[in-house]
Amino acid sequence: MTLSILSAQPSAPQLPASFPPSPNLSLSPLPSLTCALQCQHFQSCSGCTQELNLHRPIILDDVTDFFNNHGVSDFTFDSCRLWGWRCRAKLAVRGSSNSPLIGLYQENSHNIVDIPHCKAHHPSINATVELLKQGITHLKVEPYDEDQGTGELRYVQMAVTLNNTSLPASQRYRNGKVQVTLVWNSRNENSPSSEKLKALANFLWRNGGPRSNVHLIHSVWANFQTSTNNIIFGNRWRHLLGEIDFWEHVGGIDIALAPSSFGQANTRAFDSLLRKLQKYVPYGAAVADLYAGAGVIGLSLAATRKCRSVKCIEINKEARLSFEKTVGRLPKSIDTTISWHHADTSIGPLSWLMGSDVVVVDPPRKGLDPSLVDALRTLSLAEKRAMLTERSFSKVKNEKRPWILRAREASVQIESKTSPEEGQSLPKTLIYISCGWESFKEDCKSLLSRKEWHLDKAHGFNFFPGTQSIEVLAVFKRGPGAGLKKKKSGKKKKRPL
Ligand SMILES: C[S@@+](CC[C@H](N)C(=O)[O-])C[C@H]1O[C@@H](n2cnc3c(N)ncnc32)[C@H](O)[C@@H]1O
Repeated sequence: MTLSILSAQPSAPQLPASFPPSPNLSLSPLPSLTCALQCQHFQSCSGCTQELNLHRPIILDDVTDFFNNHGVSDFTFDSCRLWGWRCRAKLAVRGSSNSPLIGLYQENSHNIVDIPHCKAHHPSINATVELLKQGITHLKVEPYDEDQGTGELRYVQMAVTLNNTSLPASQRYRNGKVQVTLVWNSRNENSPSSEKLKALANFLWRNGGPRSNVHLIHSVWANFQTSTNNIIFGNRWRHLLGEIDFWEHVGGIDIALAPSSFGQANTRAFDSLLRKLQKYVPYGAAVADLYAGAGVIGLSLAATRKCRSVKCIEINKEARLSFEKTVGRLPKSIDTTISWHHADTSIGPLSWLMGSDVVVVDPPRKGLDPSLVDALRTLSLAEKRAMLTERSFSKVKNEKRPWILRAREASVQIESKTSPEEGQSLPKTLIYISCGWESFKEDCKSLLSRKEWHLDKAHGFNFFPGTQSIEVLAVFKRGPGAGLKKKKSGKKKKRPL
């Protein structure tokens, strides 16, 4: 059978949301082509590397074996939505104004592959890319030329919100609206080419905004970037048109996401992960959310697990505003002490763990910072030291360490009305969310090596169908774990005579 036979199918079939229940992941003998990508850009575009069996990423065998070998025999995998899952995309704009290219780099090159029919993108992203190309040509906008450093439009970020509560839930996905960020090759909005930027934004709004025939666009933003390195965004962001606030609904709460703060690409899969994660957090727990972005995980836990306290640590200061807006929409009944700190988790990590029962880490692909791994591996030592000196944990009030003081100054704090002040405990549960499988394995081995932690549960989520990545949710508990505790000698006790 060839792929062309499949392309005769009217639409790609959907799988049940979660299968199989593991451990050997072989219960569902679906024909592999049923779950084929069927994308005309496959092979020329670097975005996807797996064409068949999208429901079962190749990496899954390794993941299942790894968890089996580390005592988790009930690993589960949620195959999630297989096509149109990407609700957030950053695309390069190259070529010429008459023939713009909007897409990803070819593997190991700086050539851009145009991907107008990408099967991973939410359909509203592809439609907006098409509209943007028309605008570029119509207004003679010059795409960026990397070699010369010339041109006007460098990149575009598109984020889709599925959160239109005026529609029935079944229609929300299809009616997703796009927050467009145009990355403009100038220092700020006062540069000579800014008139063209405004004209392009107006073009998008006129033809894709709420008064157009097809309402696609939620809002238009500009980011200004002139550097010659590969960093996509500059530091200057400007809202141009449409609603300033971009809301999504995940993990039981409304979340605000500014274009400058981190957002998960696969909204629906992220929602499934959050709902699973919530089950591992006891009601009333004190939670530290490290690598928190706009605090989505922590705030979702505050709302659904009635946490005593939630402390979010994030290095990107731009995420603060989104955090504050999300807090503003939390149900008024929530009685949690909530804080967000603009800080680097790798500096003095123990201070962020202190006072929490559960720590959630969601690092970038490269994994945890070594200093945090060290702090987590040696928590018992820290506890013993604190008991001996009775000093280090009481530093909280008389804090002198400059990085902590700086982070406190840049923090947002909402006090609970009834919860007691931060305690001195250290976490007994560690929940690790990973998008980088190789780095996760390394971190996991380090965490287990001193028997300070053992692996309790693990789940996989198909966050990136068609690629070699999956998202992992792993739950660690303090102590060596039942399977690894000292074995009894095997000698039978003598019965009393
Ligand atoms: C994978 S994202 C997760 C964000 C958030 N948990 C979410 O789901 O929306 C990783 C986040 O870690 C932040 N980050 C990276 N290095 C950090 C560090 N050393 N300290 C604190 N945050 C860091 C990034 O800015 C980014 O927001």
